[in-house]
Amino acid sequence: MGAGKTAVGAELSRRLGVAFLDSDAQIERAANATIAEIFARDGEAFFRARETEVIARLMAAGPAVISTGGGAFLSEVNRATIAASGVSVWLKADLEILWNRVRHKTTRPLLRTADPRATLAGLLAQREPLYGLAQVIVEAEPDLSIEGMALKVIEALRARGGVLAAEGE
Ligand SMILES: Nc1ncnc2c1ncn2[C@@H]1O[C@H](COP(=O)(O)OP(=O)(O)O)[C@@H](O)[C@H]1O
Ligand SMILES: O=C(O)C1=C[C@@H](OP(=O)(O)O)[C@@H](O)[C@H](O)C1
Ligand SMILES: [Mg+2]
Repeated sequence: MGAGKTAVGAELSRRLGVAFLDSDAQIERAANATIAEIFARDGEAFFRARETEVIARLMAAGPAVISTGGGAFLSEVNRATIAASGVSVWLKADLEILWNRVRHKTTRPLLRTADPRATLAGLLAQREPLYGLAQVIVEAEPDLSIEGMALKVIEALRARGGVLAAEGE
């Protein structure tokens, strides 16, 4: 949460000239409710089930940059779906960066706790080993803009070969 998946993903899709799809936005649209409302009304398990369905649908949709929510990659099913037809990218950011980006927002239900910074720290520690299974890792930097991050992702994908090879640049 706060790594920039949605913002950098949108910028990346513009630069690559492919569609941008955000799993949270798709879930919200289908439910006609916000993520916070879905968590409150239907619970996290319901949200995770929708997330898995949406990711499967988006991964089958053709060339695109797809941003997921921060919990999606914890699911082995989702990781397998993503690996089957895509390249996974972890936007790796430290707690300081993440916290500064999410601290003033109320849109993330998992951080509506008495001590959201500690909650975020706990989630990060728990999740990092699984995020490390991503095929490409791109590190955020405190003063690196959204555009700068998108360029860093492109560089990392190019260095790896494959997905951008057909781009002709
Ligand atoms: N590299 C960056 N530099 C400055 N602000 C950023 C950067 N990446 C993301 N942000 C901002 O941080 C907030 C969280 O980003 P977001 O894309 O929603 O993260 P995620 O989807 O990973 O939770 C947004 O307000 C976004 O505009
Ligand atoms: O980390 C998580 O479990 C979540 C991250 C959120 O997305 P972002 O990572 O885009 O904030 C959203 O899917 C939901 O609030 C749960
Ligand atoms: Mg997001």
